[in-house]
Amino acid sequence: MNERDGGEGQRKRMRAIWSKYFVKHVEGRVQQGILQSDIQSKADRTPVTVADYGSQVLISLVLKKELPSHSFSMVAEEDSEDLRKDDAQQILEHITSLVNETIANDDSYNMSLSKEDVLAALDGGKSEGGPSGRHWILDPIDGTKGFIRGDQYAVALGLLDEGKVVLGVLGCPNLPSKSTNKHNGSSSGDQVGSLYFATIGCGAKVQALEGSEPQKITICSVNNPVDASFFESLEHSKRDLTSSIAEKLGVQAPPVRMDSQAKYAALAQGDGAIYLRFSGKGYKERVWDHAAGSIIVTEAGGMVKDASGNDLDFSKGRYLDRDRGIIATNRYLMPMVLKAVQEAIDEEQ
Ligand SMILES: Nc1ncnc2c1ncn2[C@@H]1O[C@H](COP(=O)(O)O)[C@@H](OP(=O)(O)O)[C@H]1O
Ligand SMILES: [Mg+2]
Ligand SMILES: [Mg+2]
Ligand SMILES: [Mg+2]
Repeated sequence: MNERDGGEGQRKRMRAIWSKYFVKHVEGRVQQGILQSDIQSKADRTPVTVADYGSQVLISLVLKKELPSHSFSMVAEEDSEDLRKDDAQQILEHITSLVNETIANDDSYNMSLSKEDVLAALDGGKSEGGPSGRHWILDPIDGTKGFIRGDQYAVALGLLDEGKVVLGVLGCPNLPSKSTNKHNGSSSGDQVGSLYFATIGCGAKVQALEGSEPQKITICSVNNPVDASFFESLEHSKRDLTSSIAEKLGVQAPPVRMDSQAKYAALAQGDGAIYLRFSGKGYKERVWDHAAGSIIVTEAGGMVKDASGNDLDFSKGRYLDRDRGIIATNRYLMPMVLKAVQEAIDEEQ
């Protein structure tokens, strides 16, 4: 967003609305009270909950209300297909009432959505994205498995402009805004629940979800891998490969396993030095799993590359066109990590 979109005042207002929605709608009530009946299994056997759907509906609604002059194109994870089935009527009703309660609990908007409105709002996220024009990229709940477990998750929004990510927002309701990493010395006073955001060329910032002055964040400056720690996915990581990479680098600390793009946020604020993402062969990464996180890391002074050292390409549609693996770290460690990655991959074959 730039001055044409209303400037800092509007950005502040949107951050405030989203913070309230993330806290009240997603974190406060739904995560704590999640029931088995609030969870569905998708065709790829991954879970989706009433909170994933509700978050996608609310965010697309806020974007349309706040930026009415924009042509609206959104590449989002969820759609209405499973909710249109006969056996999904109860869950659809629950999503609709959650969305309406959230809107009613807040004085930003005066409206009420029908079940059809909810289905239509979800299908507004079916854009293919691509190299031209502007597209929002939304993961309404990233780390759904972590969300269900009561662990880390993130609400992730990016803006793609002519094939490049130019803006990113990560709402991380369970992440403290400063390090609680034992290796860096813990700070028990840290507030949990953080909103990270970055605009291209303007750096990355964090504020408390409950509201606070935004603070600039920077990636850590560790340049010796022996002093580095690394993040990996809790659910989707080839641990034999990441441990081989860490061993080659001489990393001493055990891996920090965390769900969702909260890993990118933690890395961007210096909680660790490296994020290694290697999933099973044949898995194609989705743009919404990396758009917001990657710009927050690069604007915090870090680098995000694929296993061959190329930048991630978000211009190819709903999937990332990339060589195997994603590596995020600072500019000192990146060459060493890439070398270790290549060696570990060669040995594996
Ligand atoms: N087999 C797999 N390998 C790699 N990533 C996968 C996967 N199955 C699902 N994912 C993606 O991993 C994301 C979670 O990231 P992480 O593994 O870092 O916690 C999921 O996002 P959602 O939870 O939004 O569906 C999903 O898109
Ligand atoms: Mg999912
Ligand atoms: Mg995701
Ligand atoms: Mg998701």
